[in-house]
Amino acid sequence: MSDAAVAIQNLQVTVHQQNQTKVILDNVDLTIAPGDFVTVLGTNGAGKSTLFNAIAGNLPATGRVQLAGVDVTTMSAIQRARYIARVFQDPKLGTAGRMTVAENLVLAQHRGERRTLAGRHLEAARPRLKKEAAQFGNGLEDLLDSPTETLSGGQRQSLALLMAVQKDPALLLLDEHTAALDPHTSAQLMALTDRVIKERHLTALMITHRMDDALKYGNRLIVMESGHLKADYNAASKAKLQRADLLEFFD
Ligand SMILES: Nc1ncnc2c1ncn2[C@@H]1O[C@H](COP(=O)(O)OP(=O)(O)OP(=O)(O)O)[C@@H](O)[C@H]1O
Repeated sequence: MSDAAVAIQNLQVTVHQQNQTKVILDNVDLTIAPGDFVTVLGTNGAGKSTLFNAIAGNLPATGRVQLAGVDVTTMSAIQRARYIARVFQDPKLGTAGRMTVAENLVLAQHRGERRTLAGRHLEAARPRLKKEAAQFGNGLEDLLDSPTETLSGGQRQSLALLMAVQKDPALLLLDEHTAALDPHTSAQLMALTDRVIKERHLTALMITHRMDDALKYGNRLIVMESGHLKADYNAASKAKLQRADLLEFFD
C-alpha cells in the first residue's frame, strides 16, 4: 500500500500503425502526493492526453496504476470512474446538453450508482446545488432549470468542473479544460479551478498549453516530450521557474 494519491510505474502505451509499432507513452513513472496540483506542459503530440487516457483506462497500457492506495491496473475505464473525474476541452463531452443544469449535477452526484433522476432527488438536492453553483460567480445558480446546451462555453465548463468534483474524486484530470474559452473567461475558470482544488483538498493533474497558467497554478510542474517525462519541478523549483526557462522545451 502506498500513501501516494497516484502511483504510476512503467506505464507504457504502444500503438500499431501501418505495420509499424510506435511507443507513444514510454515507461512513465510518476508518484503524486495527496493534495498536489500538478500542471502538465508539452508540445503537440508529446503524449499528455495519452498519459491521461492510460491513467483513466481509456487506452490499453502496460505497467501499474494505483490511485489512493487502490491498484486500478486491471480495472476498466468505467470501474476507474469511481476514482477519477475528467474535464475535457470540449464542454459537450462533460455535460448532457438536453438535460438541465440541475439534472446534470444530480447525475454526477450519483455517478457509479444506479442512476435515478426522480423529481424528489432533484428537489432534495436543489438548495445545495444552488449554493454550490452560486460560489462559481457566473450566474450558474439562476440556470439550474435551463437546458445545458443553452449555457455559454464558460458556464458549461464551470458546470463540467462542478460535476467532476461532486463526489470528491481521488484524482481530477483537467485536459485543457480552459483552452476553448476566451482569455477573460479562461482566467475566471482557472481561478475557480484553483479554489475548488484547494477547498476540497483534491489531487489534480492539469494539461495546458498556457505556460503562464502552468507557472501560476499548482505546486508541481511536469514537462512531457516524445512520450516521456522530460522535466519535473517540485514546489520549490517551480516557484523560481520563469517562462524563459520553459521555452527550451518548445523550440
Ligand atoms: N489511439 C492512437 N493511435 C495511434 N496513435 C496515437 C493514438 N493516440 C495518440 N497517438 C499518437 O501519440 C502521440 C501522442 O499523442 P497525444 O494526443 O497524447 O499528445 P498530446 O501531448 O496530448 O498532444 P496535444 O497537445 O496536441 O493534445 C501523437 O503522435 C499521436 O498521434
